[in-house]
Amino acid sequence: MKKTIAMLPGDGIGREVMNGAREVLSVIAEQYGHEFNFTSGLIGGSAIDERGVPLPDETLELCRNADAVLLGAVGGPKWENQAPANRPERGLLAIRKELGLYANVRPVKAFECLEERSPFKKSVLQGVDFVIVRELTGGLYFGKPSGRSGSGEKESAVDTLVYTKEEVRRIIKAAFEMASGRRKKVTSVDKANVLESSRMWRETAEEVKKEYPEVELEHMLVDNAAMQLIQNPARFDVIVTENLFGDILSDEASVLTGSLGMLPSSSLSLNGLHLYEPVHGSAPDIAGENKANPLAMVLSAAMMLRTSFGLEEEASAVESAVQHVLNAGKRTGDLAAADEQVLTTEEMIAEIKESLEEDNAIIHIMEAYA
Ligand SMILES: NC(=O)C1=CN([C@@H]2O[C@H](COP(=O)(O)OP(=O)(O)OC[C@H]3O[C@@H](n4cnc5c(N)ncnc54)[C@H](O)[C@@H]3O)[C@@H](O)[C@H]2O)C=CC1
Ligand SMILES: CC(C)CC(=O)C(=O)O
Ligand SMILES: [Mg+2]
Repeated sequence: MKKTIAMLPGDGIGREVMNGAREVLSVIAEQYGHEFNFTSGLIGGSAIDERGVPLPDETLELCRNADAVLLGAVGGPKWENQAPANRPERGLLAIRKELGLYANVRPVKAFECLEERSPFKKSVLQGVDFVIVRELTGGLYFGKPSGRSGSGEKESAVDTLVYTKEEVRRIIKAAFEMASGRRKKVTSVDKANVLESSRMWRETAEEVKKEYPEVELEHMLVDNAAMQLIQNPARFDVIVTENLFGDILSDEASVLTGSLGMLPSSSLSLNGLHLYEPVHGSAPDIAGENKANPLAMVLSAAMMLRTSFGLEEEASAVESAVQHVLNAGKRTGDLAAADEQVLTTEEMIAEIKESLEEDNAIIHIMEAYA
């Protein structure tokens, strides 16, 4: 299979973990006889430095000419004082909007071998396997008006949470579709006791539910959801929610897996061009130190292989390699216990590649004797 993959490393650890994903994908291409053409574009702070804007037109063009997009992370203290319209994060919001990436799918699965690394009891982590479907191109991150006016104590600032019914319906439909292929339960998270937009969200969820009689729908207020996520996380199957709520709840949920460095995601459009990105940010506190956990990025690349290219076997091979390496006790600093050896980002990637190569050798031996 011949595919073009646009890589947007971004800033901070985004660059380090992207290098790792590229190496892993190169091994997959070689083993399975695919041709992956990697193109590279600027986004975020590095784009501001080189082109003066967080999302240059040429980056968008590069993405539109690709079969899928991989993104690292954007942002960092260097660009904290940029004008709001020219912050690195604006580049990320803009690419989501421009490519129509309305559904951000964030799977949360607790690896048994990492249970010790989570602050939760084993009993709480048992059976944790849910997906957060976060609306990604509307809500509080995009509503207008947004800005500041006035001065002194009279200065005011405004952000707007606005949705059209159409935007709400398509994300809720995406959640029901996902739940249909899973445990058939959607938890729609809102703040309908206070927000008008949430009341419309809730009504729309009820309307969509009628098309999916086999799927259970429950509504949960976001403050309760934040609590239930850590009290009884195994109760969830598919959570669907507004942009900001989903952003916050998914970082919270990452703690169940042991580290924010473990959570991958796919950002899906309706036109078939999807983007894959780890849930974490650019982690300025460890950037440039070869310390970042690259697994969220590697698992995002696996999601790309499955969702964009239909390469189930290849995606599973990457996921099995991650599982194998973790089972063997290999850990970057975010996952290692005090007495465990700490691997660098590059060493972790080398372990994943080695595991893929070993697996491949075993498959060849089995084929030879079949
Ligand atoms: N998708 C994106 O590009 C995102 C960008 N950001 C940006 O990133 C910058 C830093 O934001 P923070 O609030 O610090 O969030 P962050 O997600 O970058 O880091 C939070 C904490 O988790 C740790 N961490 C994150 N990913 C890790 C990994 N792969 N391996 C090991 N440890 C990891 C960091 O070291 C830090 O202690 C900000 O400029 C923010 O706007 C934040 C979230 C998402
Ligand atoms: C950096 C923000 C724009 C978004 C964020 O935190 C995220 O998408 O997880
Ligand atoms: Mg976030």
